[in-house]
Amino acid sequence: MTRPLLSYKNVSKQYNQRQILNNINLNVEPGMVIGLLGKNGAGKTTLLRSALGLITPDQGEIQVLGELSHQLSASSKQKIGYVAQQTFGYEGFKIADALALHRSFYPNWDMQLEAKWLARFELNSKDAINDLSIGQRQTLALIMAMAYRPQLLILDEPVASLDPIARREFMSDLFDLALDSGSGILFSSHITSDIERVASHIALIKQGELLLLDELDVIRDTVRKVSFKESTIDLSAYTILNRQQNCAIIYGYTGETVVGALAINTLSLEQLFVELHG
Ligand SMILES: Nc1ncnc2c1ncn2[C@@H]1O[C@H](COP(=O)(O)OP(=O)(O)OP(=O)(O)O)[C@@H](O)[C@H]1O
Repeated sequence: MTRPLLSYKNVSKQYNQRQILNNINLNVEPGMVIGLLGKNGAGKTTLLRSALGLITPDQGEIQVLGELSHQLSASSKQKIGYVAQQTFGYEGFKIADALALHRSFYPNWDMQLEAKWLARFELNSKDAINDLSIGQRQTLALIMAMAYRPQLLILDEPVASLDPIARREFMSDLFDLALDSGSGILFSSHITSDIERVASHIALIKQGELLLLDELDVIRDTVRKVSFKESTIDLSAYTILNRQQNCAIIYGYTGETVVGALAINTLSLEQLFVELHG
């Protein structure tokens, strides 16, 4: 078995006696693209930042490339790419100077990839960072995180400010990167169509708990909304993700008849998200 690139084991975190992460177990293996989905305040950023050692969990352990997340060596840091939710620094720099400085930290920097992406996203290296739009800054942050082909890429809502074409292109690059170089990617996004397009796996987080973690195809195939009249319906064969008076969201359905069900419906990722927060 390959060693996970990132591994959360029983990770919990509280802020002001409030549980923000609750016993999270999650592995990112080479080739995985995990889309992290959750409402505002669900704990996504806390989860992602703790992988980089920027937040220390109260309980549990996080291993990154075989090291503890709060004791990462310089060589491991060079193999991790991270794009934060907030815009990055380099104010007062021109794009070319910012890239030159950034590049100096990464011996594996791929100049051709940098040039290709600058051209594709129409960024002029002579332009000042201060004059860039939010989307252009985000594009540059993604180039800075991806041009050294990191083994592990952690992205916190990386494409929220990009236009649909740039989003699509970056998302497909993400996928290619993971497949070509055996990297693993953990990214949060509120854009379910993007997640559906590129993720191999979905991690759904609700109030700090990992409600669902599986391959996207398995989720598509086995998660269903079951409508019923009698609340005595037997759904014990399934994991119940949410249950209300006349319906339930079940996980583990394999096409059989469910006695007492009025309807058994498939759900898009967006519908599932809405149902789980209903
Ligand atoms: N340093 C902190 N001190 C106190 N509370 C915090 C701190 N950081 C985060 N929180 C709280 O933890 C919860 C989770 O925050 P987090 O940023 O992880 O959510 P998120 O899922 O990334 O949300 P969003 O989608 O809005 O970015 C929020 O209620 C937030 O207020």
